[in-house]
Amino acid sequence: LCQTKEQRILDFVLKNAVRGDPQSVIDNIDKYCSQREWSMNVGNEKGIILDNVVKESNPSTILELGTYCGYSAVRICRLLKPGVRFFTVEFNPAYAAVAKQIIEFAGLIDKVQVLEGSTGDIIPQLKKKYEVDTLDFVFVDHWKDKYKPDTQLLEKCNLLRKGSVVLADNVIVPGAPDFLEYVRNCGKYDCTNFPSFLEYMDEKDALEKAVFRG
Ligand SMILES: Cn1cnc(CNC(=O)c2cc(-c3ccc(F)cc3)cc(O)c2O)c1
Ligand SMILES: [Mg+2]
Repeated sequence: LCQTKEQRILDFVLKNAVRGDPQSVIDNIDKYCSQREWSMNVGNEKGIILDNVVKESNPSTILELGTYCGYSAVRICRLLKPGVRFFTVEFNPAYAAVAKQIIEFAGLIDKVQVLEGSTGDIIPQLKKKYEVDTLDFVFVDHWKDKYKPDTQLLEKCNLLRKGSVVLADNVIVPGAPDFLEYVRNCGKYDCTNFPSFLEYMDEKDALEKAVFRG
């Protein structure tokens, strides 16, 4: 019955993880995707770097671009204090449906709003429709050619403040060269590169942290 890889991942989590235990959800997605079918979750090596950047930022309002199956949403929200707000944008309805179930199973759905649609439409709605003032933390993990335009859109919509952290996945593989060039040279960000590895593979990848200067 599980026709898509994403449904098979969900099924494996529902069968093998512990309801209400985010770490077991993360561990089981990693187990399935390293042993059975590769998939584009940020994974555990880059995930540990993500954990550390989230912990040091201690954010209250977080935006994620690219939910996929909800792995990084669970990974980030398991570290957050009660009362924080996490918005995650997913264009693909099938991915969004799986992600909602995985986030729910992890017991984190109260913190998370899965917004279905395109980032270009949703980002301009965050202030008025979703009552966001500014974003403390943005995890960028969607289509790689959207990283730069969507970062510029966040600026244009006044969603970034001094110290807002923009953390981008895959800046080596598949790569986001125009985004890297922009954040490193436009003068508005303090950038740090975190070398790591592509999820479930031995290939080199990296995260880029860009802190908005305000
Ligand atoms: C269809 N789609 C919906 N959302 C997205 C955005 N994500 C990616 O494209 C993405 C791709 C890869 C990747 C793919 C093939 C390969 F050979 C090496 C790396 C890894 C990631 O971590 C990603 O986030 C794509
Ligand atoms: Mg990624």
